[in-house]
Amino acid sequence: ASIISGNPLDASNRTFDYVIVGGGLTGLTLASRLSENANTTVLVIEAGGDNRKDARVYNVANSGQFYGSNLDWSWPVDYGKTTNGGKTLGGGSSINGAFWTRGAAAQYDAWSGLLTSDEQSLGWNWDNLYTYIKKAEHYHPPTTANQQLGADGITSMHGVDGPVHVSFPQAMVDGPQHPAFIAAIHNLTGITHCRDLNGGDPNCVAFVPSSINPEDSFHRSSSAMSYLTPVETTRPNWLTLVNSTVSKLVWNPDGSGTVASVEFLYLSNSANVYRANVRKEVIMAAGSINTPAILQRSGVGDSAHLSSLGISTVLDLPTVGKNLQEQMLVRVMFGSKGYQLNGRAWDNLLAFPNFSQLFGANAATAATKINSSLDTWADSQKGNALSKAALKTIYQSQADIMLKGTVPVLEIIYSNGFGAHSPVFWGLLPFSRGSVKITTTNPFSKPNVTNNFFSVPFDLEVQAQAGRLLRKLFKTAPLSNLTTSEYMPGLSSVPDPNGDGGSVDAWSQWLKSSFSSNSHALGTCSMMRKELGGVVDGHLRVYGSKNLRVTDASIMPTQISGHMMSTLYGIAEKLADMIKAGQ
Ligand SMILES: Cc1cc2nc3c(=O)[nH]c(=O)nc-3n(C[C@H](O)[C@H](O)[C@H](O)COP(=O)(O)OP(=O)(O)OC[C@H]3O[C@@H](n4cnc5c(N)ncnc54)[C@H](O)[C@@H]3O)c2cc1C
Repeated sequence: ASIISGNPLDASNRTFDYVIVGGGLTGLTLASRLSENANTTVLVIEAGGDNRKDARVYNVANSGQFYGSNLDWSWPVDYGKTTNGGKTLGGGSSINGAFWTRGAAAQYDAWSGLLTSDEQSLGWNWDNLYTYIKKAEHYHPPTTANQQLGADGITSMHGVDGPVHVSFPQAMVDGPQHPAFIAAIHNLTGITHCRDLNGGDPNCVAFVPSSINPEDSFHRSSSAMSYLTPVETTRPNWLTLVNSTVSKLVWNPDGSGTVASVEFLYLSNSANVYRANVRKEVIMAAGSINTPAILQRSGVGDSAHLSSLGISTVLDLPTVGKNLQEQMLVRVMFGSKGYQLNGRAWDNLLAFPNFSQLFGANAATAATKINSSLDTWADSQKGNALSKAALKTIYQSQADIMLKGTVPVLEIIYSNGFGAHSPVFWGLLPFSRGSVKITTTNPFSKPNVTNNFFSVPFDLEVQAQAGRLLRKLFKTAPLSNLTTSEYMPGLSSVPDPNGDGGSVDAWSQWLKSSFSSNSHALGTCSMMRKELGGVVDGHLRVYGSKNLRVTDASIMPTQISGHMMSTLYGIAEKLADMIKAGQ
């Protein structure tokens, strides 16, 4: 029998050792590892359905089709934008762009520095987390055909016997544009072309693999396909309930900070309320937007906010939902000439310039600006942090990373979409901080999500600088030989009278109306010491609770210079080992 059920009565009034809220990327990873012990019972409650074989999910090339559909949470955010998220088994891993990268080693090491000195030995650093990232991964090196089209890889940078398949597409896009992009960005910024950027130093330009499975006709390897499907009929101790929305956690009335049961509703029917009981622990895995919302509905958050909604405070943690960090995605377009597009897949060519490569001759001035502005920025963003002082400490750690090493501050994805050169890019490390706040106790109403895009104006300056860089890039040989004119933004929108790429002001004006939310939200239940505004400790346990942890992207205290998926698999793998070891 399958361990996936659409019947709420299968879980109602039953008791499980572990109840995991959300069957997305981290939730299914953790459930799969915990249920390896046949004596441990695990319940996963997932709001979305089981769409593993839906073509919008299964075929990565179709992934754009999920936008705005029943598979998309589609949270409205500030500036009239939308943050997307997978509402389906596998969560984001079932609908995302499948780019497989990780951040820079220094960024993970900095997470340890945000914990108490006692917790620094818990291994929230690159060396330790990298072993868990690799544990999740089943890497397939590029084929000869992939290599002929520019793909490369260093197998020792990857895991080779984990559940998540990682490989290059079977039919990569062909043509001279890729080598021309690599050569031109090197000529312009000095960034090097590396064989593989998955080893902790992503400051280069390279082809990156995808979470697709060559043993399954190159279909998507989501957390559902990799951690659940293979054991679906052999783990009677693991129940995954789909189409069921967790409304709140129910606390043991003894005041000990112990969750007794998890309350959920079936489909969109709020008439019947079900409860599943918890023997050991509840682990939140509903993602960066919904985990803080569920915690707030459960009395965990800022007591003033909770009492305004008539919710009694169980754990007064004012930063639940704060510290939200989201990036701005922007596309530019340039006409192409001199090549025919061949191949059926997508471009996997990424560049990760560092601070001096982005700012060029202006780097020293920009660095001075950062160092002299942290105090002002912390003051302006303190409403979305514990305090100005706490945020300034976090900013200092972020600024050190940006300015002292070679950590990338920008991501560019080369693309051939729309019959043109159509790269997208985003500043990786925003200083702006946003928040997630429920506005009602109704579990079906979406929380108020405010990213506060470019409320620290420097975030917009980074984007503007990137726009200027891209404009110059397509005028740099050899890419210039394959480029006609600029379609977007175009010189009428962003003039370039001096031939230096245009002014930061002109770019900023255009960017404000042209960006999208990058759907890389994190930080809303950050893993930090409590004095910095942490919501969970180094064991990912919610401060003040006995048996409540968080494993999803909300615990990441800062952005990383890479896509989030492989890091999140590593986080869930690490937590599984901590729980199994009784930590
Ligand atoms: C459009 C898009 C493109 C992306 N592209 C990439 C990429 O190319 N590479 C990469 O590495 N990363 C990418 N990401 C990021 C990555 O997919 C996410 O960061 C990751 O999935 C987050 O994992 P998570 O476990 O925190 O949450 P999720 O994977 O989002 O899982 C949360 C789960 O909880 C469920 N849930 C939420 N609320 C409730 C509730 N009340 N009751 C029950 N269940 C609930 C959700 O339905 C979902 O299944 C992308 C993300 C998006 C949205």
